[in-house]
Amino acid sequence: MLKQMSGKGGGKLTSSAPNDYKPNLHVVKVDAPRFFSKPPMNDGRPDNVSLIGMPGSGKSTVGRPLAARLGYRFVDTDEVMETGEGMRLSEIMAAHSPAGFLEIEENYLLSLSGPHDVFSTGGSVVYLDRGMAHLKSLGPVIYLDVPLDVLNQRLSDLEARGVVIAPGKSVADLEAERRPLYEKWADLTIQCGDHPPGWVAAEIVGLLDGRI
Ligand SMILES: Nc1ncnc2c1ncn2[C@@H]1O[C@H](COP(=O)(O)OP(=O)(O)OP(=O)(O)O)[C@@H](O)[C@H]1O
Ligand SMILES: O=C(O)C1=C[C@@H](O)[C@@H](O)[C@H](O)C1
Ligand SMILES: [Mg+2]
Repeated sequence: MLKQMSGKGGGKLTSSAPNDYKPNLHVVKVDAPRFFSKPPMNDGRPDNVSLIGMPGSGKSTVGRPLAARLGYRFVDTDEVMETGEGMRLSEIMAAHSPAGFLEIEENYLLSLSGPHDVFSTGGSVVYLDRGMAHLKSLGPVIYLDVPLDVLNQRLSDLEARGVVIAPGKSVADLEAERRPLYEKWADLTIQCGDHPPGWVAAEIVGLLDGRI
């Protein structure tokens, strides 16, 4: 963890080491973005953050600015699955039953480890008990709670998007079915309203700071 150093001395670095001082050099591998890392959250879990919520709630969109603000790596679990399977999500869904898709999704969730990652998950992860228990063991799970009318504006074509939903069901049906699951797994909930992604990211950073 880095602390902002301040003090007298005009910003100059001074050393009391003698001229023949030979520092004991060793290689320290540091990921560049971690220079801006927040301190650990001190609840015993590793430093990762997972975003859960309805499709269209902004997990992928908010995950990027959130990762940038925390100095963490951005990991979209849908992309992890697409890369691993060598197929687009829609192709994976077309090739498997919903249960088969969820089994694949769970295996990818279980492969995540961090540390210092923001995981933007798929909307369907809350059906996966083992996968969710694993995510929770990796750090706080944050539910992006977005009102139904906003979701409806963002989700014009559920089929094209690829969503695990029974035939004939609406976004409202899906939201009613999943809300208790998102609430069950969440450590923190953000009431996103229709706020822009940067606002949501800032809100999350603020709430995480409060847990230190
Ligand atoms: N806070 C926001 N303000 C305005 N538009 C947003 C916001 N968050 C997301 N959007 C828009 O809504 C759409 C869906 O967002 P996004 O893909 O991030 O959702 P998601 O939660 O990752 O969905 P999925 O579960 O399908 O992966 C995108 O077009 C995105 O630009
Ligand atoms: O909410 C859902 O059912 C899904 C959302 C996407 O992120 C993908 O994970 C997948 O297409 C399923
Ligand atoms: Mg997404």
